[in-house]
Amino acid sequence: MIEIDSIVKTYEGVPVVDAVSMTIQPHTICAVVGTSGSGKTTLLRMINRLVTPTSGTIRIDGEDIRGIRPYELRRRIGYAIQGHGLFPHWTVAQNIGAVPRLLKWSKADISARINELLELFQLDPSQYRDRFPSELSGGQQQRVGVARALAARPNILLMDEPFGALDPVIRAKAQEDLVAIQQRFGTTVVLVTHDMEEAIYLGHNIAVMDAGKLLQFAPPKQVIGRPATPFVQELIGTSERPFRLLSLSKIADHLEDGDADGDPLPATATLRDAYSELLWSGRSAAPVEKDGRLVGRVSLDALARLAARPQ
Ligand SMILES: Nc1ncnc2c1ncn2[C@@H]1O[C@H](COP(=O)(O)OP(=O)(O)OP(=O)(O)O)[C@@H](O)[C@H]1O
Repeated sequence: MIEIDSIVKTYEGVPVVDAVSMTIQPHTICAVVGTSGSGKTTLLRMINRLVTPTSGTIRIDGEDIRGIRPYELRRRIGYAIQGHGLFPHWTVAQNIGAVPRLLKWSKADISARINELLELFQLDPSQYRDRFPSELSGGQQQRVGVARALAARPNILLMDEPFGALDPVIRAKAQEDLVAIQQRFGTTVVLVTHDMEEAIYLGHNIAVMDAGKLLQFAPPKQVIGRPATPFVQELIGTSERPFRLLSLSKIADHLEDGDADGDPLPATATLRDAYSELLWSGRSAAPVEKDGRLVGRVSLDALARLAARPQ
C-alpha cells in the first residue's frame, strides 16, 4: 500500500504538487492523468525519492519512505520512463541486470532472471540478450525498459508515460502485457499518462490532477459517471462517455440467453468492441463464443442500457 499524505512540492514558493493525499491499495494499478504541467511526474518521483517533498508524508506498507535507505527503496520500486532510459552502451542483458547487480545477486541468478524476463516479453534470449538498444525497435526497447524495471521483483512499479512514444498497435500490445504482468505478479503500479483512454483501460483507480491539486481519485466508472468537477468531465470527453463506459466491461460479464445470426463475437471482447461490430455488420444482436462454444448472445438493446449514465 502506498499512502500519500498531504504531500506538497514547491519550486521557488510555487506549489506544483499541492496537498495531495491518496491511498493506493496493493496489487492495483493507479493511473495518474491531467494536463501538461499539472504535477503528475513530480508526484510520481516523490514516491521513489527522486524528488524530495517540501512537506507531507509518503508511507509504503506503513513505513515512512524517509526512513528507507535509497538502496532499499530502489529494490522495492521499479521505475520505467518514456523513451525507456536504457543505457546505450550496455547490452540488453546488462541493462536488465543493472539493479540485481547492484543488489549483488549471483551471476547465475541474474542470468536466469534476464532470460525469464525476455521470455515473458516474447524476446528470444538467444537472439536479444547481447544486442545493444540501438539494435532494437522502439517497441522492443520499451519492453526491455519495463523488463529492467521489473528485474529485482519490485512490489511497486512506477511508470511515467511508458507507452507515450509507441505507435497505436504496439501500444495496445504493451498495455496488454502490463495488465498480464500486473495480474501475474500482483505488482502495485502507479502510471502517469496523458491518455484518458489508457487510464480507463489500465487503471483500477484514476487520479485526476490539475494545477498541482488532486481533483478526483476513484475507479474509472465513477470518474466517467460522476466527475468531481467540470474539468474532470472535460478531460473524460463528454461525447465519449457512453463508449468509455462500454469499454470497461467484457461481453462475458453481460451475456444474454438465446442465439443470433452471423459470425460470433468472442466473450473476451469489450462491450465497446461488441457495439462497434454490431453497428458495422448491421445486426441488432450477435452470438457469443467462448473456447469455441456458443454461450449466448449480445444485443444492441442491452448495450444501449449499459451505456447509459450510471444511477
Ligand atoms: N526542478 C524543477 N524546478 C522548477 N520547476 C519545476 C521542476 N520540475 C518541475 N517543475 C515545474 O513543476 C510543474 C509540474 O511539472 P511536472 O513535470 O510534474 O508536470 P506533469 O504533469 O508531469 O507534466 P507533463 O505531462 O508535461 O510531463 C511544471 O510547471 C514544471 O515546470
